[in-house]
Amino acid sequence: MEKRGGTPSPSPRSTEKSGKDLTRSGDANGGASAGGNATPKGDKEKGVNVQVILRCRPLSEDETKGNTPVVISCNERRREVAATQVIANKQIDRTFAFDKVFGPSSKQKDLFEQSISPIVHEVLEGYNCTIFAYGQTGTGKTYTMEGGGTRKAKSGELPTDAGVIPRSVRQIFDILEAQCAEYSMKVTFLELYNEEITDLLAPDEPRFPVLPVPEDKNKKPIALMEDGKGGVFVRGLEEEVVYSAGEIYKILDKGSAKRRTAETLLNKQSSRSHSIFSITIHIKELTHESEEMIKIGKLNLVDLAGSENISRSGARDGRAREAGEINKSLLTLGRVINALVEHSGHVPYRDSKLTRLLRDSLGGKTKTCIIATISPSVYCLEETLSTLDYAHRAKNIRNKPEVNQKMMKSAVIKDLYSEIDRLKQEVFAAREKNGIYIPRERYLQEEAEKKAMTEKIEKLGVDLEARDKQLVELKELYDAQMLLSAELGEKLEKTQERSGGHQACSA
Ligand SMILES: Nc1ncnc2c1ncn2[C@@H]1O[C@H](COP(=O)(O)OP(=O)(O)OP(=O)(O)O)[C@@H](O)[C@H]1O
Repeated sequence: MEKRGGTPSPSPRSTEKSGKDLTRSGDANGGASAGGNATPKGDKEKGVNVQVILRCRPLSEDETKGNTPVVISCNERRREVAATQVIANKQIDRTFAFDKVFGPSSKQKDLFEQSISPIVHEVLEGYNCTIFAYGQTGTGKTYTMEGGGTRKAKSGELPTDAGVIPRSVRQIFDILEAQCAEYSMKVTFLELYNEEITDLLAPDEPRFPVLPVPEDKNKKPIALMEDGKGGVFVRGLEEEVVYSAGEIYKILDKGSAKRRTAETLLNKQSSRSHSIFSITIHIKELTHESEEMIKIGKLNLVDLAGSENISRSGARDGRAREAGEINKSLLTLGRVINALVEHSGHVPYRDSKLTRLLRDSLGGKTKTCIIATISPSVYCLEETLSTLDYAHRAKNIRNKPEVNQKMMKSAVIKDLYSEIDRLKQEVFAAREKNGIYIPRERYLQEEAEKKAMTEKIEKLGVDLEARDKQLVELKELYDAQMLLSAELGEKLEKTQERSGGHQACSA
């Protein structure tokens, strides 16, 4: 939703510097790496920066009719965005540089081909890649990720306004088909709303005509679990095996419709939900010794909720807590970015489910691209400056992308056989009723207890981390005090010696 009326009060950041302020720090990739974090070999150890793309949408019809003043100018060639503010009758321009800048007249096709297509290639090389859209509500995150209108391909062609997701899907299939590759693909689609994860691909619960179930009640929250290897997994998340781009579009439509239904029901709050659509691809490869290996790549496509809460409160001031209540995830994302950029020892990934889910994409082994979206309108200037600051800071995050380890086909088959065995046993137990059975009520109660326990353990983990940090600080303080006291001791000794000498002399 656009914020309207009145000239916005100047943002505190905008008064920090006046005149032309070219913010270009931390461009460690040497500026544009439109190739999605191209990794020079020697840089592998140092890591690569998160790629940040800036997109400014055009004025809407209403804004144009209402002669809304434009305060943003984009220089795509120089990869710069300038925001103009008038403070005390003085014009102040703030200029920000990004890896790529797409102005109001940019086309979906151009954004994809110049910035996203190279990332898709890296997924097919066996990397995990994440693309996420961040920005104020109504600035074009969904338009950029999904596209306007229908995303359905007509006569094999994508509509001109198809966004990053359908274009990526199409490109993945085009490449695999051109290579005559043997592959398998599965997708997951989840929504994160108010710290609860729901599966957008879960089959609907059967409804009874006498007892209609409200739409959102159909969405059962699912648990986020630690995988014991420093990662997380969403327990019971539906994985759909797909064989064509068309199938993925259908799944996307189905999932997005569920998301939208919730939005209709929950109205304003729903714009604060995040969605993650993931595609995992297994590709068969032959080694020189003709051994069959499986290469695995994963693409995460994230549509974040509107960022207006975080920008209004700022991650550090007193209102942060209040905004945290509303949207813990976005607030923590801001803190994680700050901690990574400032290299603070403790990165608060565990403080929200979004950052736990995106942990590997922020400072991990994944290649990450953030698309920051802004509006050109004067009425959004405050939020726009906040997005520009936020996105610019994120440019300094370094990830250490690693190609996923290839698996021998025989090992994959062995894994699949043991999975089939396990499922067979479950089916057999269910059919023969010789497994362990507990009443549904008790099962639900135990699940709830388990969830509470997991959360308690997680909280204890966080407390422990904080205590460890405190301990380190105390130890440092203790060491410093010891050093000081040793120095003072030495000084005292010398003084005593000197005064002893004097006494001897005077005696
Ligand atoms: N680059 C663009 N070109 C043309 N129209 C755009 C562009 N970006 C956004 N729009 C239009 O602006 C409106 C708002 O965009 P969109 O719904 O994608 O915003 P959003 O950031 O996803 O908002 P929310 O946070 O509420 O989900 C839509 O009507 C969309 O079609």
